[in-house]
Amino acid sequence: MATLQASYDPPFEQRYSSLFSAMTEARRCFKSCENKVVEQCELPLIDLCCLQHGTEQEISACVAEISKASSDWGFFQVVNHGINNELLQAVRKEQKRLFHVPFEKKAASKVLNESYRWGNPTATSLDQLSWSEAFHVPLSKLVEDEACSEDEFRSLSLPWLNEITQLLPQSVTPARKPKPSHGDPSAQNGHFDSTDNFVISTIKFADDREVMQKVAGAMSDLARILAGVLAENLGYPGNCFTENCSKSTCFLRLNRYPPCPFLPGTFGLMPHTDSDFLTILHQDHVGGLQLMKDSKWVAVKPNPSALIVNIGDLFQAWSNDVYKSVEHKVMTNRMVERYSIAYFLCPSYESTIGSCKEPSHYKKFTFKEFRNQVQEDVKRTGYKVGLSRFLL
Ligand SMILES: O=C(O)CCC(=O)C(=O)O
Ligand SMILES: [Fe+2]
Repeated sequence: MATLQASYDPPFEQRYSSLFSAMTEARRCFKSCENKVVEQCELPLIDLCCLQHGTEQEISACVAEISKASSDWGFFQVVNHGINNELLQAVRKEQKRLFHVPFEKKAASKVLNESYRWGNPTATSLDQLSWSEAFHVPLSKLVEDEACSEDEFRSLSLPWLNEITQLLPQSVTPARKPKPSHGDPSAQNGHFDSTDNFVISTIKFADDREVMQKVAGAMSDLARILAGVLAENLGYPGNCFTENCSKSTCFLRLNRYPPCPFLPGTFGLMPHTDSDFLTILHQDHVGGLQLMKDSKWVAVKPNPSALIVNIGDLFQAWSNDVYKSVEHKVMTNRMVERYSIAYFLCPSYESTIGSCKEPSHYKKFTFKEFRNQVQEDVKRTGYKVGLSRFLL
């Protein structure tokens, strides 16, 4: 359990004191009550074992469950997903170690400023504040070096990947490109010290990186398999868009939600939809994730043996609204810190997203256009508008 000391790192109260003092007592009560009335739900729970070992009939039933949950909820949980529990625990341990580096050190590192975030520097009200810190690590930063060779990365794939790809088109299996050497300029966010630790400024990242590489490799494979299943369900080859997914845009985000003892109802992560194809999430036992279901916020009951999967904006656009990118948020806890790890499956910036069916509900757009539009809206209004910007 976190001590109250942890709530002062990062220094949210200091940095956002004007937002907290502008909060009226009435709004404070409203926020706190609103948070109390949220119902808990069990997300659809899907056993992926059937995809691997099932009969043809069982595989079809599993595909139908995945597709139905993606349409009705935009969220589901998977068990028997093939990602080793020890690996997930190991990455959690390294994640905690990384976040427990003192704030000054995390924030002062020029290089880490690119991957380390906290709060929301442009928030003009408490509704725009996310009481959390995160490392946002592009896949390319984890795999583009000699520490993870071609063969090593391949061996990180889910053990059953080969079997399932017999059921899906071959190209669902992610293509692994040869890694550039240490001298590659794309490794500019760090360097190797004399003991071959990858150093990001003054923070050693070697242990973290090894388990993160593994978890990112496994989550990437799982994301591609699920995206393949969902594409095939709509009559398209399983690799029809994942072949454009790129190491430089896919990323792993490590989230820490410090306790927030003095204002119940504060967002750990403000309401949003994910700007990707699909997200794989591993959360701890604390809880706090809520999502919109039938126009109401519902709280997701944590299930330690399951991974959460959610549909992102790009999949909704590609599927012409068959699959739903659903708004979600994280609420802080008064006493306890919370951790999660999310993997985001994204295409290259140049990829065009068009609907798989006519008449299309959306204009065609590139991922770059989508990202730029989101950033522009957030900068101008404080909020993401998202897909509705591209409606025809
Ligand atoms: O931490 C969580 O449960 C959700 C994280 C999330 O929604 C995100 O990183 O986009
Ligand atoms: Fe999200």
